[in-house]
Amino acid sequence: MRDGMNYRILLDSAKSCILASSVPRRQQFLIRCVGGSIDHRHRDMQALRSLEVDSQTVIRAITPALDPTRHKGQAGNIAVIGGCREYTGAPYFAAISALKIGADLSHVFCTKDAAPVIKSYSPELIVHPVLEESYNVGEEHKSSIASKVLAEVDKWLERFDCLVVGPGLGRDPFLLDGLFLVTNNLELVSGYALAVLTPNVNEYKRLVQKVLSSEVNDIDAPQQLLSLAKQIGGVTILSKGNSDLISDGDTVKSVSVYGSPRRCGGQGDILSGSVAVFLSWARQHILAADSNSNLSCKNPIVLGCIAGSAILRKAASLAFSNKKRSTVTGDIIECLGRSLEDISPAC
Ligand SMILES: NC(=O)C1=CN([C@@H]2O[C@H](COP(=O)(O)OP(=O)(O)OC[C@H]3O[C@@H](n4cnc5c(N)ncnc54)[C@H](OP(=O)(O)O)[C@@H]3O)[C@@H](O)[C@H]2O)[C@@H](O)CC1
Ligand SMILES: Nc1ncnc2c1ncn2[C@@H]1O[C@H](COP(=O)(O)OP(=O)(O)OP(=O)(O)O)[C@@H](O)[C@H]1O
Ligand SMILES: [Mg+2]
Repeated sequence: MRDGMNYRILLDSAKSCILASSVPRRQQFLIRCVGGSIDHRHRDMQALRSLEVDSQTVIRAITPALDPTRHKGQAGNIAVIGGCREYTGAPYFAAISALKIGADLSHVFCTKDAAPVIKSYSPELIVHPVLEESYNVGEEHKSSIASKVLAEVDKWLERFDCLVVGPGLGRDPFLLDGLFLVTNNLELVSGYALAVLTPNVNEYKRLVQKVLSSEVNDIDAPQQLLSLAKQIGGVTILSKGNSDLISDGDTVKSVSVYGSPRRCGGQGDILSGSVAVFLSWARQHILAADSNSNLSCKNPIVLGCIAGSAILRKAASLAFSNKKRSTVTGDIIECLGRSLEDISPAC
């Protein structure tokens, strides 16, 4: 809330500053012609700058050293639940990104039809063909199959540091996309402080309409995000866009590290896999530092979101500088290693 208040004050001061300064008459005329939208955009950028976080410091603090005494699994065991007949790329992007950032093991729980495809993309991933789609299941078998699937996933759950639910689940009512499901059943995450929602612009709009019964407010975006996170009950929300905005209901942070102008599908999936790893690392860092961490933010969930967002954006920028218009998601994944190495060298 405090950050939100600061934001408002800055916003108001920025506005009066512009209006009081000696802007040439022609410029003032143009600003009036576009209904003040230039003014609003400026205010928005001013506000975001004040919330911008030093993501490099966060990444350096939470990335663990490559210590020869550690064993497999200690740098992260991540699972992605996603992937159906239509979407096999999304879970692959999320799971492989987790490995490329530095996790030791990365699992995918997907439908039986998607599994051979995902396995064929990479032998690095551990793929479990356990989910079922409606077209494969008769109405009378749905409940017994649902219990079987849940038991199958459940026996693995305690081994994982972080679960990524949703990439490529689609909208089959028997499977249901993570965010689509959560938006319509908020009690699933309400009050669960370890949950992170990573909505894109469409998914965010649906969440705002459902939870706040209003439209997305671009002018007061940080304040609205803060209210949304608070209202859902302390989950962290990473709202993706030109700047990524992160709130746990107490504070709002912005990551605007330069990314890429290419909007190829799959970048949100890279983000989710990356955030999963950094969350696990941030939790280890905060536990080990025992409140002696020199980071001003002590919420590992928020720290993980900051790091994941910044690394993805930097990788996207590196890939774009090389491939320009032909940049695709695989190119960005190939740059994840260098993106992290430039900030926190392995040795
Ligand atoms: N290579 C891959 O495998 C990738 C797979 N991906 C996977 O794709 C899924 C959708 O993700 P996305 O990001 O396209 O969804 P989003 O921006 O909300 O909607 C955009 C527009 O599409 C429409 N729409 C969406 N789903 C629909 C459906 N099942 N059936 C019909 N309409 C649907 C939607 O319509 P509306 O919301 O208005 O109903 C809007 O107009 C998700 O599971 C993601 O993980 C991506 O991660 C990219 C890489
Ligand atoms: N307008 C933008 N300018 C710069 N970067 C952006 C912009 N929009 C999104 N991004 C970056 O791309 C990342 C993914 O956001 P995007 O909105 O593409 O997610 P998504 O639709 O869920 O992706 P996916 O196709 O994987 O489902 C964000 O974290 C952000 O860093
Ligand atoms: Mg997405």
